[in-house]
Amino acid sequence: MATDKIVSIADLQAAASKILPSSTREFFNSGATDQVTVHENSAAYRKYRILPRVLKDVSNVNTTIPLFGRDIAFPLCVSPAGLQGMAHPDGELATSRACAKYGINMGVSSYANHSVEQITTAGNEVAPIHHVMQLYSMKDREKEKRIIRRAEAAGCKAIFLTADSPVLGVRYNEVRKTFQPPAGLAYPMMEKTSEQIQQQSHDDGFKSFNDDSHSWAREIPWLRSLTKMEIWIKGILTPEDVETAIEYGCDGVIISNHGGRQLDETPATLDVLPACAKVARGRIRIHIDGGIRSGNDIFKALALGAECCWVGRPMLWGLAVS
Ligand SMILES: Cc1cc2nc3c(=O)[nH]c(=O)nc-3n(C[C@H](O)[C@H](O)[C@H](O)COP(=O)(O)O)c2cc1C
Ligand SMILES: CCCCC(=O)C(=O)O
Repeated sequence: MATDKIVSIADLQAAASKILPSSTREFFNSGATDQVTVHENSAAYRKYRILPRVLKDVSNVNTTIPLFGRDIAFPLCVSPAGLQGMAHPDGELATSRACAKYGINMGVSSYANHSVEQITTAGNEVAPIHHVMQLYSMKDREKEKRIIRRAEAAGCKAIFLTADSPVLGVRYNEVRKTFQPPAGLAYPMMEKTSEQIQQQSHDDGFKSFNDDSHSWAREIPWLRSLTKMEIWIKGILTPEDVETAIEYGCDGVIISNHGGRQLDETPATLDVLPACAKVARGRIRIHIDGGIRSGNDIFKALALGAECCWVGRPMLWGLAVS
């Protein structure tokens, strides 16, 4: 019997969910605690309807936008997500190639299973592509410096400092089954071999890396002193924090709640976007992620003030079925 074609992100999620082992599926798909935010991120898009004007010439539309000094094909990029080796052996290398093929940019997670050098090379072998390096504030500042230097040397255009993760979110599925990355996967940017990763729990590993005493005053001037890459803050949900990012001279913000994986019951990113965009307008770049699953969703985010959208899970589902 012929299988149906995958035509939507919902189809892709269903196809990936059939293939992936349950622990991987839950790690990818779940959010924190009661998963209120993970659901509301997508549901927020359903509250808006699109009112079209008709008899417009649409024979030649231009969806490009400038980002990091070059046009991307359309206003969508791929969010940094760790452990892509769980979806496909090529992991982040395949993601980089796909982004390059379609003319969009990619975030590289600190918890990538391939190095930033390998990831940037893989994409650029297909077509010119820009990457950004996602960073957490780390206890080991020397290691953090090495990640920054390697990312800059590999051609990354920006640091995305993830600000919503001083500790790992409480994900019941990960706690219930004591989630552990599968053997054989390393974190080359964190300088951890597969064997070292297996020696502690996922949660303990995160605790041992991430600095929960992080602060604006400590991180931003320090990063500025180390790199010429742009500095963006990922994980902002309030106009007040957009204002603070502007005060600290950051280049951009990603309105994000980490796909509902960190603090549950934070609002859907689309719901806080208009107030954040009002503060940002013209003073700092403003992008969004969380629950974006269609061209209509991208249109709505742009209409409500975002310059560009990013997606996490759809890329993981795509990797799983490829
Ligand atoms: C499996 C998984 C791993 C992730 N790892 C990271 C990470 O290492 N660093 C980070 O800043 N965000 C990480 N994220 C969050 C994404 O960057 C992004 O904010 C989120 O996935 C967007 O929501 P969406 O999945 O609904 O598109 C991860 C998300 C998923 C699903
Ligand atoms: C592999 C660690 C990724 C951590 C993270 O940011 C997440 O799971 O959302």
